[in-house]
Amino acid sequence: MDDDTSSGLLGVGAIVWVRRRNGSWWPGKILSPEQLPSAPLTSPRSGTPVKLLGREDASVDWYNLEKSKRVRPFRCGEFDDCIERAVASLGMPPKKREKYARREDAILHALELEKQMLGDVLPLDNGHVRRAEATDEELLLRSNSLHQGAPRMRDLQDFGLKIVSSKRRDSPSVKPKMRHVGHHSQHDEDGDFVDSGLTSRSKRTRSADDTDAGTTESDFSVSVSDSAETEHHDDDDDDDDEETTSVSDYLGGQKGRRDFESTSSEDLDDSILSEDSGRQFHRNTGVANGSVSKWQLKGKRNIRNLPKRHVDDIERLHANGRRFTSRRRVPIWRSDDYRDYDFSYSIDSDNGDDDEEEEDYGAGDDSQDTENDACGVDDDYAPIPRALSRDRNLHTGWDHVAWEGDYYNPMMSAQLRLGDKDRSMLVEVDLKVVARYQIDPEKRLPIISMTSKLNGNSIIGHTIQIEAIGDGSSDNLVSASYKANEAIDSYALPSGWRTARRTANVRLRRPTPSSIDGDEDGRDFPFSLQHETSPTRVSGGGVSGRKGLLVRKGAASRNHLPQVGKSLSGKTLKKVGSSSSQKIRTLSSIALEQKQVSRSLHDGLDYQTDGIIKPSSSGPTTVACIPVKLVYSRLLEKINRPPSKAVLNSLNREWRCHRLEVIGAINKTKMQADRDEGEITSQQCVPPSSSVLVVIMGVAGAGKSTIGRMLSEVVNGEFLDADDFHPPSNKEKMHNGIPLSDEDRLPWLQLLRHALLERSTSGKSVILACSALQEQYREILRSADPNYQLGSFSCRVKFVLLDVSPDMVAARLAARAAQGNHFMSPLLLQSQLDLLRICDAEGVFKVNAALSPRAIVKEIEDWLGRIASHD
Ligand SMILES: Nc1ncnc2c1ncn2[C@@H]1O[C@H](COP(=O)(O)OP(=O)(O)O)[C@@H](O)[C@H]1O
Ligand SMILES: O=C(O)[C@H](O)[C@@H](O)[C@H](O)[C@H](O)COP(=O)(O)O
Repeated sequence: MDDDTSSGLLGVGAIVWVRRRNGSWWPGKILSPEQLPSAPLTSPRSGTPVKLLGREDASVDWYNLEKSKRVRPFRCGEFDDCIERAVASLGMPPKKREKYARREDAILHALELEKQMLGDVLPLDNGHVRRAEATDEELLLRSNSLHQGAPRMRDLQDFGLKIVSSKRRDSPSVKPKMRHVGHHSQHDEDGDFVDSGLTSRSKRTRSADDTDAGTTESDFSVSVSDSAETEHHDDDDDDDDEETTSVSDYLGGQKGRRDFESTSSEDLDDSILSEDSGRQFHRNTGVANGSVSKWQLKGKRNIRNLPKRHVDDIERLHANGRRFTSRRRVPIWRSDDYRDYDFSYSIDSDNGDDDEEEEDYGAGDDSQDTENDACGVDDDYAPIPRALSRDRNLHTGWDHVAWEGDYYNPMMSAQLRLGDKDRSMLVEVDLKVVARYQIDPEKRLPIISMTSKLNGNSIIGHTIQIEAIGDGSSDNLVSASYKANEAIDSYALPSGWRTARRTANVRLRRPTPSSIDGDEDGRDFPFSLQHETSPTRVSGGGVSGRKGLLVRKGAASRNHLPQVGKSLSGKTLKKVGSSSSQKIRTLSSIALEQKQVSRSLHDGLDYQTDGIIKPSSSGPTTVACIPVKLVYSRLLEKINRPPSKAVLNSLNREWRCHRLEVIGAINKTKMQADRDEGEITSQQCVPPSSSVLVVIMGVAGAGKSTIGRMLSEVVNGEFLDADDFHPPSNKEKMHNGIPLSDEDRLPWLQLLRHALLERSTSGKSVILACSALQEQYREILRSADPNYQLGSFSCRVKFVLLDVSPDMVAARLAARAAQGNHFMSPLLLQSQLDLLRICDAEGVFKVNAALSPRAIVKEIEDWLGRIASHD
């Protein structure tokens, strides 16, 4: 066994290199069993768990540290080149960097963890470190204190592990050339969690010895090259003690996810290829013209996995001295610059003259290995699109990923770049809405709590912008074809090494193989861009809400060989078939779909749009992709609450449409009214110039009735209180704290409009107290002026806003409610405040409603005088 191991340098918390079953080496961190989730394992694990780095939700493999030749200290000299290269890659141009980003990120992650450890350890001359003089407990405390504020590793906490701190902290940047800084064994150096069961190295290895890890399987293939890479793989493979098992579902997931991942490692195993000394192996069996990879011929485990190997995963296949490289990764999610990205398959001459990087990583030009196989980036998972961004501008790379502090915000509306197009995407989420009232009597306001099933987070409490998108405005659906309840907790995982990471930090689970039609499908990415040259087998298990965008992967890609020179237009966005057993209801069911499909047909991507996934009457619905605005509007409708201001702001487009509808309605009713009025002509209804038509507007409790009444006396006009025009049903609704809907308001507003119109002929001034919170409501009232041109705001009907602070109005409403002489529930204040919107162009006169009634009336009077003189 390695000296480093026996000397205790490979204890809990140590950063190590581990060799995966495919022969690749990958940075990892030794965990204690206590740091693992407590969910029951479906198969016994033994040895020491090592969490692979590079992703917070990366897999955990198990190694027998005592015997293993597969575990090396991170700083053991053998991997210096790799480390240097990773550090150097920070300065590389994005495209170059991207190539091997996965493992480099893992290395950089390791470096960051290592750096964090430096505060607790003393360097030794030999390049390793020893712990400072301190007990484990002291070290732990120190570590805790050092890492106060470190991003929480949510997944661990979710599994009941203690979390050091929930406070966020910026990850330190990686310093290049940080060499020969060894490891200490006891720290939870990344601050993820407290190692409540810190044990000495000897304890750990003892337990490793006590058990046999022979039933485990390795997860992924990482083509890595180091000196160690030359180690004979077969030997290791025969060492059952060193077989590894993926429990990524534990660390990356939520409680109760075990079932889902029970076959994960099998799949993962299937999806990998060994790499001996950087040589490439055929990844696939299905269309490889009978070629059988070396991997397949090795030992029972490989044979065992043969039937599960992908047929469509032809990443590299050697045929007649040619290597076909299928760039199967999902370029739209990964490329830093999609304009430059080569989506094509390529046929590269494979004369063994791989360039250095190919040798090093064993991945050749196909970065898929390094990207997808590495460190938990398995075929099970698809990365989250890095193009997810906060706004609709072009964004490329991680800089623009929607981070909320250390948290990735999956709800950010997204756009990604494909070709020269800005393309938005939808992220599939499940939303729950709960309407409730806060207990606080002062603020008994209705709130909506939306919970994302992606990560279980409540949207309230997170500053999540929700950008409404128009129907059909999303070109790509980022859908996890995983069970909805297999939430991708990693969406919200903190970034432990943000300074370094360049690759997606999350991965989407693919469906459990048992739940899909054809096990090979289950090993694919949920989506990938592939050629589609032959009809795709229709999934028997799923239904896509967007068949034009999402096509079942599997037979589609295995039935045809890679082609040369295909451009993006030859690709089809695919999705692993639907596996969800949970029916996700599509709210729109989806009129949107057709638009989407047709748009896809014309957007230059040539998405395959027909016949790929057909709804199955028997199969479960698996894709629910609904514009957030639609979700909101439906849900708000359900609970009879108008959207919040924030939502409204984000729904401008929708409201503009709505306004047009309302205006349409106004026009209709206006014409009707004109007909009804008969004798009332525009000439007739022009009142004497001294008369005014004034609407005192504002939220409930602003003082409209009080001021309106007083003003009407001052101007010798008639006072109308809009409250008196409500039908009983409206009053009852409001009394019960339920805001009116526009359907409720429209006839009420029409009635008011008619009342104004009627009285405008009398030559008498009319003062109307009416909330009139929205422009479209006011437009209805303005249309009482027969000469009014909608949208011109040049009208005889004038508006005065009683501008009042929420606190003040809340107090007034409370006082009014205490008197018990008003139907309006104070609970509606928030919705009133949310609704109130005034456009400057409207020329609404705003008065400070905190003034005394008399002062307010005076101000209004003066203003009326001013505008009268202008007129
Ligand atoms: N300028 C003001 N200063 C102090 N109290 C006011 C003022 N305006 C109105 N109020 C009081 O606030 C409460 C709400 O006024 P009200 O006229 O009924 O508002 P609204 O008609 O806008 O709902 C009433 O109790 C009223 O006496
Ligand atoms: O005096 C008030 O408290 C308000 O004027 C209230 O009674 C009004 O009738 C509603 O606010 C109308 O509904 P909307 O304001 O929701 O349109």
